[in-house]
Amino acid sequence: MASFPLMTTPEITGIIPSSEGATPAMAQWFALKAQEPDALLFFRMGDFYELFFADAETAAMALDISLTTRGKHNETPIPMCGVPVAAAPAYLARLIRRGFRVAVAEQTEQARKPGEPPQKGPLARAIVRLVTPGTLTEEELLEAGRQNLLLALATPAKKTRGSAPCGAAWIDISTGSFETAAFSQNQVEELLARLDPSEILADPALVPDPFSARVAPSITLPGLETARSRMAEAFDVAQISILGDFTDEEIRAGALILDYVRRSQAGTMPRIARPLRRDDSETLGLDPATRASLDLVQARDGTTTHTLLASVDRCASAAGQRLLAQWIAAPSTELTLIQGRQAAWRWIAGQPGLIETLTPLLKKAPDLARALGRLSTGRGLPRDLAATRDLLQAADALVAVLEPLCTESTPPLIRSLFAGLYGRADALLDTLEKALAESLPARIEDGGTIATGFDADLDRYRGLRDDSKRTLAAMQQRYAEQFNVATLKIKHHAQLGYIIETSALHGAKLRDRPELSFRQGTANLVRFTTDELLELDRAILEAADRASATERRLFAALVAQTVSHPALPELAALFATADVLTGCAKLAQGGSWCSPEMTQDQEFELKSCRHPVVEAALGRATRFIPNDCSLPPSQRVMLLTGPNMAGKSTFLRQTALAVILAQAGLPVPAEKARIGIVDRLFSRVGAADDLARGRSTFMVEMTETAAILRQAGPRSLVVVDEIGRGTSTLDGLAIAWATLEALHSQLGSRTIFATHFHELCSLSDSMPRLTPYTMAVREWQGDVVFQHEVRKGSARKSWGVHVAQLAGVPMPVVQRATRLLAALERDQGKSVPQLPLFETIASPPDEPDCLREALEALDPDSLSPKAALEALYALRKLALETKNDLT
Ligand SMILES: Nc1ncnc2c1ncn2[C@@H]1O[C@H](COP(=O)(O)OP(=O)(O)OP(=O)(O)O)[C@@H](O)[C@H]1O
Repeated sequence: MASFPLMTTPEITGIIPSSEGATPAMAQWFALKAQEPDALLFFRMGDFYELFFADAETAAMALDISLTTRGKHNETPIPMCGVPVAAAPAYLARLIRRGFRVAVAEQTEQARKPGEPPQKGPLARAIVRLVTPGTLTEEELLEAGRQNLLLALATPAKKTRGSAPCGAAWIDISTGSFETAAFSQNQVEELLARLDPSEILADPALVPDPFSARVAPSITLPGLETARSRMAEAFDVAQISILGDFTDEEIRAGALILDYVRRSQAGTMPRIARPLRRDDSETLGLDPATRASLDLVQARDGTTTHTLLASVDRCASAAGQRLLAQWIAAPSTELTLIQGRQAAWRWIAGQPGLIETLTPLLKKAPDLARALGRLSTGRGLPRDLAATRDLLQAADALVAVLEPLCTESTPPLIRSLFAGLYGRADALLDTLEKALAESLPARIEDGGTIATGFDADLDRYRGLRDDSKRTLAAMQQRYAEQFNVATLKIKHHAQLGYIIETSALHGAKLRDRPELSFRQGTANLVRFTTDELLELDRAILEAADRASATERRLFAALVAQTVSHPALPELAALFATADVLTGCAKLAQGGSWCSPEMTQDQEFELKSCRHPVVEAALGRATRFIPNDCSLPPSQRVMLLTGPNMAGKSTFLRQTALAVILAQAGLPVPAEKARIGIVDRLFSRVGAADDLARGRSTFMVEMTETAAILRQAGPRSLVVVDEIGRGTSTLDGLAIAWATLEALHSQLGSRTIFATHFHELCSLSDSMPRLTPYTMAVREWQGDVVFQHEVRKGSARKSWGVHVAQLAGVPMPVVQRATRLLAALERDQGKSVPQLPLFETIASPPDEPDCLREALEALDPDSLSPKAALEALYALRKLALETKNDLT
């Protein structure tokens, strides 16, 4: 599911009156609504889900459908709206995306058949499902390439001093993965930013602002003892400690998730993998501000096109994309894990023709994890069993490709892929191949899922049913001849079953025939039956009923066999891994992406590194200029100056992105790289305010600077842009200076510090590990050409006025600023320059006219060489801007 817009949790607005005086049908509605008061109740009525009272008013508004009334409650019309059952998934998706929860109430009792005693009161209904953002399994409601997490947070029952220990548990119910972590309360935002859950079960006071709209209402954390027994019971172990060393808070958060999932699936517990404990010390630390500044899997505006993920994604399947997103969101600090991934994709890239063989195979492989998710929640379709069969066949094909290539020297990850895929579910594959028909219906109710020859009983009932149909056709022909009515037909009628139908004209002639019993007549038609037809009708119905019941029974058995097969979740995961690794090999194939050398020391060397997202955005027309970045322990602080627009932010970000890619085990867009593992990465690039939390741009900047200074260490990488920009020049310079000193002399982090305070460059005399760098520019006739190249040295000026001109600031203001700047520089900012005021700001003259006048005023005979050049330059500019050929 796409991330939800940041808004307050939507409320069901309107009035729900007391249930007193309700009709029996409405009393049923009130009873069900009381079970899930925070959800919109989809109340099944025939082919529609209907909503009443406040639910109807809220849903009609949210879905933009018409609001009407149905019946009265205590003399007042009942507001009502409805959606057709067939179109419900689309409406559900819209409501869920807007943050609503929906309780679906179905009829749990069959309507009486004709001839049966009449129904007493309304048909029984029950809530069969609570649809919430974090508990989706339906294909239509999920985004194929993105995980959909439900996350629970727990803190100790008793208040503790300082930052409380927290436990988190999260689950992707669509694939059954279940993980937990222990951390301290002040890391909640970091964890939420990393996992980006669709729904959160927690005390709202624990959840910081950007995520508060995702908190589910009315949540109660279970007590520790209850939580322990629920977890143990769910995973079928005597004690939960058998599965891992979980903290009390992790256990309570885990049990809360299980309770909520059970509630949302109306008591049926889907297949959930055993909980896996995540140790945060094995993950590269990325705080929320760093993630926000780097557009890793989602850009700041919520889109996904210009992100790191999109720029490196060469996956062939949605399952691969989900795994790649997880690798990027949580890069590792474990050298062996990183090197294991690198070795695996390098091996694939090095086998001639392997990428080309694997890609179509991976592309065709179905999304088994999601199919299993649906099957285990009872929403499986025939095609989900087919997906299982197809993936098992694809696993055999993958094994056949890898087998001849795997040797002792093959990287362990590839060998574990091979071993994990080899013959793991042969018996199930055999069963599914025999059981499933060649062409499958959309739903099991439609019949035809099970192949002929799989089950003798099913074949017999189908034979009876189909034979009877042939018998019917022969009977129709015989009756047409016997009664001498060529147009006589035997048809199926919803209430009457099989009947003989003739026109009213012929019917009148047949009325007295003793073999025929009259059933129904209209102005145009007459319907009869015979004893023989009644008998056949019963036999057909019975055979069809039996065939359908047998098929459902067989389907359920196949589903149970599939869901309980222990190897399938792992097979799904291995396919996703194979896909990501093959994608990496593809990326590295062209030679412009490298496999970085990873070390345990504090080296840092990038050769000809690029920003993958900016490079992709520039397209083929403009070449991206690669840059080196060297931060060895002896020179680990880079002080970067240079004009605006010269490429400083791009350079800072590309360095941070290279670390993320490298530690995710992925290729890096550089010629060569050597990176000593980074434990925490801090990136502060691009101004941001946080008006929602009442913090100004400067306040945000200082809070983030404080976070860096408190958390960064010698193994961290810090890339910061323009610290101290949002206050007075002298305050800003002082803050930047002190921060730089702390990073250089106390914390010892590898640092790139970009600034417009050129004064800081002189600090290289007193800070031995600091080297000034600058963005190269070429000056020509007072103009500047950005070369996007990082060089040793320091900038002389910032060219801010020039960039203002490029941005379209009116010419008189630019000219005025140029003169003020010159005066300020002369005076070193000691006093306000006394220049005559420029009066034409209100109606700035058209620039080409300005230039033209200036040119006309020139006397060509008395031009000095410099003035002649200036005139030429002005001419060129004029020609460009008026698109005239003035030569
Ligand atoms: N290495 C590069 N090669 C080619 N184009 C680049 C490169 N770096 C940056 N650019 C181009 O220059 C534009 C400006 O870059 P960037 O935002 O990094 O500049 P900046 O120096 O940080 O500017 P400011 O100080 O105003 O924020 C980018 O959007 C991109 O189009």
